[in-house]
Amino acid sequence: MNASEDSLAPEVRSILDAARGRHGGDERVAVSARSFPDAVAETEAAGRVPVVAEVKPTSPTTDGERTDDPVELARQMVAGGATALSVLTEPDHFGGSTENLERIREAVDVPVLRKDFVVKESQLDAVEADLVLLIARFLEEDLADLVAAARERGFQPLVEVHDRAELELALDAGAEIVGVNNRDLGALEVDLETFESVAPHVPDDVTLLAESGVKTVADAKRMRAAGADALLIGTAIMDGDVRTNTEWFANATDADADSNAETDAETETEITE
Ligand SMILES: O=C(O)c1ccccc1NCC(=O)[C@H](O)[C@H](O)COP(=O)(O)O
Repeated sequence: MNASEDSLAPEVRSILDAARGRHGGDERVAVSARSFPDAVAETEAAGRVPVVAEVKPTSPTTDGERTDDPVELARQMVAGGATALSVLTEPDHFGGSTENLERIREAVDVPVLRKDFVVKESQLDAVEADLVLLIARFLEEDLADLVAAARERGFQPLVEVHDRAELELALDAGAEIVGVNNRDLGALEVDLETFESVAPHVPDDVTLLAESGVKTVADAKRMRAAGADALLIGTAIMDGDVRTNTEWFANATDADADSNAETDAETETEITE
């Protein structure tokens, strides 16, 4: 265990230990990926907010588990205007599976992110996806090799960072899509200021996501004002009617706040139908 792992929350250490024991696929995958930057640009051109809606049955910080058919949830998210989907494939702590991802990717036509804790190259071969998450904090010196290995298979790597040092690691590794995670994997606390402090240092040609902790339309607008090209939202979409919740966030434009006085009140309300 390195010094950075020493400070991880026990839940995250357990996630990482499980990931290290997990096998990869038997055969190398070759993906023909749906372009995430193109999907983001199309959503922007349509005057909506690019939302990556997450199919997240449960998590270490969520009470209970959502057991509805993940394919139906995914279809509802797309109907609500999701630009892309994030699908948890981690089975032990998030209730995900590679089968869920396969079924969802067949059922929708938007880009699909595989959300998991990939720690070795063979794990990239577990299932096809359009994007794959690589977490800088867990990979450190292996990050550049995994970014390259992901691209060789056709994936678009999304490199997740939490501070400026990790951002430098990501950029040095050649990341073109970066997510700033507002959730601190040490304390499991969420602070939107994390994104605000890192975003100004991200080059313009990088597609930048704000991840975690977006609970309200006001939070969504705050992350957009700080420079987020897209918002990755799990809990606040999974809590209730996923189609309506996705619509709220996809329509969280500045224009709607300026033109509709009622919206200001709604922005203060957490989405917990
Ligand atoms: O969500 C958790 O409880 C969690 C705990 C430990 C490590 C990772 C965790 N989440 C992974 C994620 O990246 C989030 O699911 C994703 O960013 C969406 O976050 P949110 O909108 O806050 O559900």
